[in-house]
Amino acid sequence: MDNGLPFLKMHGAGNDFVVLDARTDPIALTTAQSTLLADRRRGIGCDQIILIEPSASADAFMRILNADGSEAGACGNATRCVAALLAAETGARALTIETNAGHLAAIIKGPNLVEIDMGEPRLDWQDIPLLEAMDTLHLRLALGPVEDPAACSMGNPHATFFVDDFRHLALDTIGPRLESARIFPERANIGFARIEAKDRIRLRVWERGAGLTLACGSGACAALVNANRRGLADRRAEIEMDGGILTITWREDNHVLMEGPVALTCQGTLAPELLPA
Ligand SMILES: N[C@@H](CCC[C@H](N)C(=O)O)C(=O)O
Repeated sequence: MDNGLPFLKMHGAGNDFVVLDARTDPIALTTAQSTLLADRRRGIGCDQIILIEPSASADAFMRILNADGSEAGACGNATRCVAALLAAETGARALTIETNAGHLAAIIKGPNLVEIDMGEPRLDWQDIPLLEAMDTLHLRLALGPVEDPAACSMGNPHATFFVDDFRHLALDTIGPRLESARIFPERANIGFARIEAKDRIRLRVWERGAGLTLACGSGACAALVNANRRGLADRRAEIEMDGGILTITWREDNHVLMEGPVALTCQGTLAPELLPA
């Protein structure tokens, strides 16, 4: 087992990742390999698999694969984890991570505390994307007790429903149906947000390709942006999720900053059955 492929297990506020270093030797995972790695009984188990790849224009490129094997453009919690890893290698306090959604600046704010500039939210229906022209502040979408979400892209598609109460929400049932609603041609991450105060939002997220997670960094950014657009929140708020709290700031220059924790859980090598072919 000693010569197996090394992996790290990390999480950001409970959103957990298998992290593979593909900077020296490329790693190409099939959908079957990704889903096996992410399987919590037969594999290691995670919400996302993160491949750290070389970048010509940043400290590294980060590839994001959901537990179902689909590729995503953004993952806020994993970006903090990768920034912390890279910073630990060099001692840098500021670095840049390239993703499919662009270059993201990271600052190490303290032990296991990282801030990421998640870039500018995109608010046009084509950028989310939606199926057809629509006001992204009020989507024509309802299911059971939830209705009228707002949408934006944080490099990946998000819709946020504003709710009064979580107790009667069967997220396992409505989550997958909303994720794959016809209105979202590339599916979407679905947030359920309860406004506690102008600077505090309670959020649960059904993630595209991963299901209900303990936290979603890009979902927290989307919730703050959508809540502010609706006049429900200030431009800075604490977003409390099942696994922890992220502080989100939508700066006046339109950039969204996300600050939150990172943790290394364990490291090891993959058994041959889990190795890429
Ligand atoms: N957990 C992530 C988001 C991961 C990708 C998402 N499921 C998608 O498919 O867009 C986060 O912290 O942002």
